[in-house]
Amino acid sequence: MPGKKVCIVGSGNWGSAIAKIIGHNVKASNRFDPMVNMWVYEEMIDGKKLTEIINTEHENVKYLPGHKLPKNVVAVPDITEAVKGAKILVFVIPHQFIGKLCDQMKPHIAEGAIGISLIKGIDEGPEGLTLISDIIREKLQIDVSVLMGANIASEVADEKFCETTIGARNEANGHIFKELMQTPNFRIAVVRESDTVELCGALKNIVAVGAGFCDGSVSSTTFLESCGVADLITTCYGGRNRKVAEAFVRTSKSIAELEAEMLNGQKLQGPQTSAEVYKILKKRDMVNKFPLFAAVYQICFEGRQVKEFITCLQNHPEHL
Ligand SMILES: NC(=O)c1ccc[n+]([C@@H]2O[C@H](COP(=O)([O-])OP(=O)(O)OC[C@H]3O[C@@H](n4cnc5c(N)ncnc54)[C@H](O)[C@@H]3O)[C@@H](O)[C@H]2O)c1
Ligand SMILES: O=P(O)(O)OC[C@H](O)CO
Repeated sequence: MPGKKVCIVGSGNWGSAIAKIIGHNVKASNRFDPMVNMWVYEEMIDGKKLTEIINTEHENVKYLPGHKLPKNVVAVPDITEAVKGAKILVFVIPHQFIGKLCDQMKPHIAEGAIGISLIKGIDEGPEGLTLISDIIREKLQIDVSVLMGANIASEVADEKFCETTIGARNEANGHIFKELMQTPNFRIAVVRESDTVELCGALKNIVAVGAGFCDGSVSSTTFLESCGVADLITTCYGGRNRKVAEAFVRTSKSIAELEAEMLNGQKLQGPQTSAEVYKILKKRDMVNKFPLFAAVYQICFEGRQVKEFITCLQNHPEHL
């Protein structure tokens, strides 16, 4: 039986780091087709198409400079072309672009395809919060797992040791993704609580913004996986969300200006996730119960002073 074709949907900082791993791993297993498609949002770099640069120099010079990608990773600018025949879809784009992209992919999804989302973010749905994996499930009608962890793309590309968590409703699929992405220095645990894993990945981005400025039916053990507390600490010390938030305090520039200036096209997920969560909290009259999330949003978008940040903790409902 031929191996399953893999398509990586996205090619930013994390997308390129994971492409480096996937490109190597598919060659070592007959479960997968040895050629991998990587969908690239096309852009011009010094008069040359980014896809052409990747396919000739085997390096994503804009989003992961200094790292060679395996030659079997082929950059494809057309999403319909990229997903053709792919049985394994790895979603790794900033969350704000997922809906539109799924709509473009929908008519071209191979029968029996499965997906995994590496995207940290949430969306606002008619009934409150919508997970990014739910958007993919609903639009494409495929099984979707998630992968979230304490993983800074450049460190993973440098082959520094770190762990990560796959949340898979279908455990067998979770193990296929583990085979696709695990390496000696990128260790993967598979758990069933996919939604908890994904929420950890999304909400830590808001806390990371806060760090720059200065419950229920789920099993709490999931928070002890890489996607939980470990990712929170990692992102608060070393991530882009905290770096930009720190610069926000030191300059009088807006988050949008700083993102454009400091990240060379990379996208922050924390401020936007704080706005999405704030809208949901407001609709449900729950803003007071989440003072940290609310304060991050208000500082990012409503002109609230950073020096008032600590007030949000002083006024935490548990202390009143
Ligand atoms: N970078 C990390 O260290 C890291 C680690 C773990 C998880 N993540 C998560 O991975 C996801 C993707 O992040 P990333 O770091 O790979 O991306 P990135 O922020 O480095 O890059 C932005 C990407 O978005 C693309 N893009 C720009 N405009 C677009 C459009 N209109 N439509 C579609 N794509 C467009 C760009 O071409 C680029 O590939 C995010 O949810 C992020 O939170 C990132
Ligand atoms: O650089 P950040 O803040 O987007 O965080 C990157 C990763 O999510 C950390 O695990």
